[in-house]
Amino acid sequence: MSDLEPRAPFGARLRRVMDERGPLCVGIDPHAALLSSWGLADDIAGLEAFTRACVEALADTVAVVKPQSAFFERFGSRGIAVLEKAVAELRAAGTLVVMDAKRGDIGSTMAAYAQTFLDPGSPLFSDALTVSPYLGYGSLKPAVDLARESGSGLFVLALTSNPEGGEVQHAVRADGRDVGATMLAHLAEENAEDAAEDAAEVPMGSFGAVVGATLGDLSSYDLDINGPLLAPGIGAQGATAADLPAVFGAAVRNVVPNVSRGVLRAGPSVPALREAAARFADEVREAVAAAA
Ligand SMILES: O=c1ccn([C@@H]2O[C@H](COP(=O)(O)O)[C@@H](O)[C@H]2O)c(=O)[nH]1
Repeated sequence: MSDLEPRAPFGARLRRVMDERGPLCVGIDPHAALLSSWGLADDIAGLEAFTRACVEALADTVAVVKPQSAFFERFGSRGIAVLEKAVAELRAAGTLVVMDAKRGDIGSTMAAYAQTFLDPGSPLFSDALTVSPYLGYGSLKPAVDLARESGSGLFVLALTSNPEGGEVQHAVRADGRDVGATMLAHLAEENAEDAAEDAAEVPMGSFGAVVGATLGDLSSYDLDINGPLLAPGIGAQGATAADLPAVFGAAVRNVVPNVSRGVLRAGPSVPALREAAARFADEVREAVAAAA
């Protein structure tokens, strides 16, 4: 691993930027259908133009940007190069980048995924990474360790926004807890460990959960993990900003709501993208303030 520069932990940096810019996260998801509706070809030039417009519109506007790695990977190495450039430009503008790559594997391979996204020397170094705990939460340990070392964060899939997720996430374990609740409990432990070391430095932990905004009342879950809750599902998947207080209750203060297609459909005009992001950001701010 490369030399690590000391920097504030992800959770602290996220809390600050959420307070300054509001908590909205906008996704960069270059779907073929979006490229087409923007008048772009579904090729590397189209991907480049799409990504450039998104970076220009979002870099100094929203708190967090979440590139969806799959839409870049489908173009091979040239698509990855577009993603690398976008990540570097967004981070240089002070926007936090959550790489949505949903990695998960046995520990030894997980260590390589962690190096790809959480090592400051990597071209894809991001502020945080989405990870899948389907091989067992313990298999994520190399990513947890490197995130701590490099001041990065993780978002672990706990209760996803899609209707199929319940088959796995609501499965009940021998101790009576379901899988989603178990992931939330693991994350609460990680954040408590960091807070015990330095409470002043850690206003919010760096180990977050993915919890869909589409899921309705989640009061049966303990969402108080002292970490961020990345909440996809607003816009194209049917949830709205106004739903957030009812879904997340008191934990709404730590929610980072994500909108991808809901904003991207406003393109290709950069001002129109900015306006769409600002509209969602206002709606989210109002909903969170009303719940306080
Ligand atoms: O539970 C999850 C986890 C991740 N996602 C991702 O978020 C965006 C949502 O895009 P929209 O266009 O706003 O629907 C996308 O990248 C998903 O892969 C999710 O939707 N649900």
